[in-house]
Amino acid sequence: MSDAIFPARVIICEVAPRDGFQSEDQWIPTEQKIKIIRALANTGVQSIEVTSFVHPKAIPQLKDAEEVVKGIEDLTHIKFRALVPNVKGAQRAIAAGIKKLKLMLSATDSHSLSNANCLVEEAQRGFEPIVDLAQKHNVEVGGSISVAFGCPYEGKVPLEKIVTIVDRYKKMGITEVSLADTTGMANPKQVYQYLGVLKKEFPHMTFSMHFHNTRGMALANVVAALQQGVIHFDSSVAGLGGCPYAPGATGNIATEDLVHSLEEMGIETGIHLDRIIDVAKDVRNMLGHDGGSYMLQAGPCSKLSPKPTAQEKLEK
Ligand SMILES: CC(C)(COP(=O)([O-])OP(=O)([O-])OC[C@H]1O[C@@H](n2cnc3c(N)ncnc32)[C@H](O)[C@@H]1OP(=O)([O-])[O-])[C@@H](O)C(=O)NCCC(=O)NCCSC(=O)C[C@@](C)(O)CC(=O)[O-]
Repeated sequence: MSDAIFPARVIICEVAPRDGFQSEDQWIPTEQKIKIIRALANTGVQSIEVTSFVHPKAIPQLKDAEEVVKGIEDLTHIKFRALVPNVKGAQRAIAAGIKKLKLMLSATDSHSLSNANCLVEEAQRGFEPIVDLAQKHNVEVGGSISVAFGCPYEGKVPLEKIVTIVDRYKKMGITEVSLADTTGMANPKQVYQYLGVLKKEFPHMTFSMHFHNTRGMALANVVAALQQGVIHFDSSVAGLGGCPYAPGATGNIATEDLVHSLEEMGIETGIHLDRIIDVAKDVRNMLGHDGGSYMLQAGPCSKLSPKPTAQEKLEK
């Protein structure tokens, strides 16, 4: 395979503090969340999805969104993003100092009703005032589409549906859309085909990919997206993640696995592998589990340093 089909570098957004923590039943103290975000900010990652401004009853774990953002406001070298479902969420996020909002939307009514208590069309109507509000405050807005490839309630999601949603985003002036495989139903051929059409229909739209590794296909899907020239990916340290409103949802592709794979392919991420593995270990120690991480299990495949000989030990 020629190198020409792969980009030279990619941009990763770390999503564990939002997507990962949101499914944890055990309360994670605010200062622990801040500590992990600060450690992530020291790995070379450029962008972190730090929390969401949703209803605290819907996601009790993230009810401290404002305090978390306050605890990291000095980290100006990182772009912090937050997920918002509606105007109220956007107002809270902007008041807290967030400079990039990610709109929460599903491709199907079934998932939308479960996740956001409204139909897709209703959710979209609510985005226009958010875009206006964000413009007034000089805040960026990106779109997202959950269950973009497959829905646990409705099965395979037709490409036409995604084209229609992206078009609506475009008409709102949005230039970046995250395509999410919420429950790991996408396959590489489908990802390649969907992106081929989307990139042709919307040549000025930036697509970012948010793959869950529920069925072990996340990395293969990343490769398919790379082959379509996509350079924006979400991932989650220690492989945490999952949507509490999508049955069967499990963790995102682990950031350390993604960084390792890309760097092995000679694709730059800017993230220090050793540092992100250390954060993954800290997260696992803090929670008592990880969400599935090959790096935590097997470590990098680069050569290990040989054990020192008896003579070398004596000389030390
Ligand atoms: C969307 C709602 C709010 C609708 O919930 P609702 O009950 O229909 O809201 P409402 O508009 O009828 O308002 C009811 C009350 O909630 C309040 N309220 C309303 N909005 C907010 C807000 N933002 N923050 C705080 N409070 C809020 C509002 O002020 C009101 O308060 P009251 O007047 O009764 O005192 C709710 O269903 C919700 O919060 N859902 C979020 C669910 C969620 O976070 N899911 C996980 C994230 S999505 C995901 O993980 C997928 C993703 C992004 O990772 C990509 C992928 O993999 O697919």
